Formats: sequence, structure tokens, C-alpha cells
Amino acid sequence: MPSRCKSHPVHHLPNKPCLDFKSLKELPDSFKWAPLDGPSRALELESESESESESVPVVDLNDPNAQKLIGLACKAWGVFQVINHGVSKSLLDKIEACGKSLFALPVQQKLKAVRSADGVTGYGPARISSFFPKRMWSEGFTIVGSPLEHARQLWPNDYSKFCAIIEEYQNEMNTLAEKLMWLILGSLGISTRDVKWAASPTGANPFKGASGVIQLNSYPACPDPSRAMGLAAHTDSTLLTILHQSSTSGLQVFQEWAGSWVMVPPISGGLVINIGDLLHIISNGLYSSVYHRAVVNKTRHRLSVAYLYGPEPNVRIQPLPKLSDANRPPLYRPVTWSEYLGIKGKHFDKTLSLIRLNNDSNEDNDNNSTLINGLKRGVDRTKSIKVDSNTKILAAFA
Ligand SMILES: C=C1C[C@]23C[C@@]1(O)CC[C@H]2[C@@]12CCC[C@@](C)(C(=O)O1)[C@H]2[C@@H]3C(=O)O
Ligand SMILES: O=C(O)CCC(=O)C(=O)O
Ligand SMILES: [Fe+2]
Repeated sequence: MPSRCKSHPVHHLPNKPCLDFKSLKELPDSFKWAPLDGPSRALELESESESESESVPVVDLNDPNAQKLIGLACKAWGVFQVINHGVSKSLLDKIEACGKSLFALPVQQKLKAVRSADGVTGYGPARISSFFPKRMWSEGFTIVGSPLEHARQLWPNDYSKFCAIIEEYQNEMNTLAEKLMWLILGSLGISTRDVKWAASPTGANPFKGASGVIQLNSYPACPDPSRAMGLAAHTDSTLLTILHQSSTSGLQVFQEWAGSWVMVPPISGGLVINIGDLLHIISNGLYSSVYHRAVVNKTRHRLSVAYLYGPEPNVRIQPLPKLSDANRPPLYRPVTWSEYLGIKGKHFDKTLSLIRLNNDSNEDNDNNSTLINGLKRGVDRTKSIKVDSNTKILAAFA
């Protein structure tokens, strides 16, 4: 999202100030969530053997069947990992080191680059924090466009290296995101000719003007991981998100048909790809955005870097005509990324249902009423189920 795009303040509980996590030897009540269900203790799970069918798919982008495998993963999971994606391990190491050095700064220094109440860029708790009564065990740094201004405040004499790495990462991620978009759209039978929703009137490069927000997330070691939440369950307001996670596990995705949380194990040099809400919309619900969260660890610090990729902010996003017809009418009204973020800032996970078209015949159409393991993977997010005792997710098995 280019910096010219206006910010979208979140409206709910007041945002909580940042603090020095290292100084807390016990988990304060304000951070105590109801005990987490699912695999909450990352280290324990690392030693558990998971069966194939329960693991998030890993796709080798050099595999001639990559497009087909990606389609299957999007339909069944809304998330997959990629290897041989073309982004060098050394760049992933460099961005991780950038994040580590940023979060290792003293709190007072980090607060010099704090995200303002109506801003997007800068240091602070996750934007969604304001929707939850309990605090999250994490801190973040969001970068839209150039980080120069904030980097100067953080490292007055030594900011150029950080800026150069961020720029290189933005470029590499943008290229990969566009490649992944074509693979995902290709798996739905969509080609360049079918995609006219973005900038170019000829449809030549529909991703012209598409860009990404970089989100550095830090999850310090935590005295009581069973009661703490790193980042609460959410879907991303993106077309797709590319996530690099350090070697400590913590990312979990919600497997809707099984009703359970599944850990996504870090793969050295691999990247996690999440389907976001905007892809959910353009695919007319065929590929659902995935609920995910981050849990924390008793002894190990964890870092993740998300590249939240979306279209040019004022371009209308809507179900692709080729994916809707009389039997499967468009499920969502047109919306720009900018407008979507504004609604998300006010209504959080009710956003998809708020832009859903009120059409009775749409009831069973999301994700093509697919039966997976005998259960419909319903994503009519107008009904609610509880995915855990902390988060009520607006999703249901109809
Ligand atoms: C483009 C954006 C997506 C995001 C809100 C934002 O304006 C910038 C930060 C993004 C992020 C990263 C962490 C998780 C998340 C839910 C949040 O609180 O801030 C996402 C937002 C999103 O996808 O809605
Ligand atoms: O840290 C993680 O694994 C998840 C981060 C995330 O979901 C995000 O930045 O949107
Ligand atoms: Fe996310």
C-alpha cells in the first residue's frame, strides 16, 4: 500500500502502550488469556510427529505441477509453504537480522519511531490489539513505502543499511507475490485476459501499482506461554501474505473442517503463503482467507516478517466474472483495498460479511460447498462459531 494511501485508525478499546517484556518475570493479568486450545507450546510440538494429512502443504515452485498443487492447497487450507521461490536465503537472513536489531533497541529508543494514532508506519502493538480485552505478547514494526524517517530516529548515525535491506526485500517480495498471484489465479482457470480489475485499462499488467506492507513481528520469550497470545486469530486484509518465520515455531492456522489449530513448522529458506480476504473476494469464495494466530515460547524469542500484498489502493476488487454466473452469483460487492482496511479497522472479522451481497442463493456457495472429510468447509462468515475460548470467529459449518 503506497504511503499516499490514508491510514485507517482502529476503533475499539484504547491502544495499549509498549513495554519492556524482558523486565516481566511473571505474566501480568492484563496478558492472561483463557488457556489456549490446540498446540500452544511450540517446543513440545516440534518433537511431535504430525501425520501428512494434518500438515500444511509444501510446494516446490520448480515442480512442473506447482500450479495444480497450489490450487489444491488454496482450496483445502488457504495456506501453503513454498520452497525454491527465488528469494535468496541470505536476504531472508538479512531481514531477520534487521528485525532482531530493531527489537533489541531499548524501549525508549523504539518509542521514538512509534506508530501515531492515525498512522500505519512505525513501532507498536498489532493494530488488532484494540479489539481484545487482553494484551498480546508481541511488538511490531510496520513499514509502508520508505522506512527512512523512522530508521533515522532509531539509528541516527547508521540507518542506511536498514533502509537498503528493506528496499531489496520489498522488491523481491513484490516480484514473488505477483508470480504467486498468477499461479493461484491460473489454478482457478484465470488468465491475464480475465483480470481487468487492476490499473491497466488493457489488462496488460493487472498488478501494476500492487504493493506490500512489511510487518516485522517480535515475540519475546514468555514466562507462561499457555496463557499468553502472541498475535490473536485473524485473517489478513490482503490478496496474499508472504511470511518468513525465524527458526522458532509459533504460527498456527485454523483448519476449518477439523475445527482445530495446526502449527506451521518453520522450513529453513521456506516461506508461508496465506490467502487474504481480497483473494477470497475475487475468487468469489472459492479460496477462503485463512484464520491464523501466533503463539509464544517459554525460552525462545521468535521473529516473523510478513509481506502483506494488495492491489493499488483505489482499484475496485470484486468477484471475477469468470468465477460467477447465474448458479453462483457474486458473493461480494466491489470494494477498494483502502475501503476494506477502513471497514476492518472498525469491524475487524465481521468485514467480509459486511460487504457480502444479500442474496439467498449465495447461502451455500462459498468455497463451492466443498465437502472435505465429509464436512462442508463453510465460510459464510455471517454466522459465528467459537474457535477457541478467546476468539469468536465469524465462520460456520452450515
Ligand atoms: C495493510 C495492512 C494490513 C494490516 C493492517 C495494515 O494497514 C497494516 C498492518 C497489517 C497488520 C499486520 C499484523 C496483523 C494485522 C491483522 C494487523 O493488526 O496489522 C494486519 C492488518 C490486516 O491484515 O488487516
Ligand atoms: O508471526 C506470525 O507467524 C504471524 C504474523 C501475522 O499473521 C501477520 O503479520 O499478519
Ligand atoms: Fe496475519
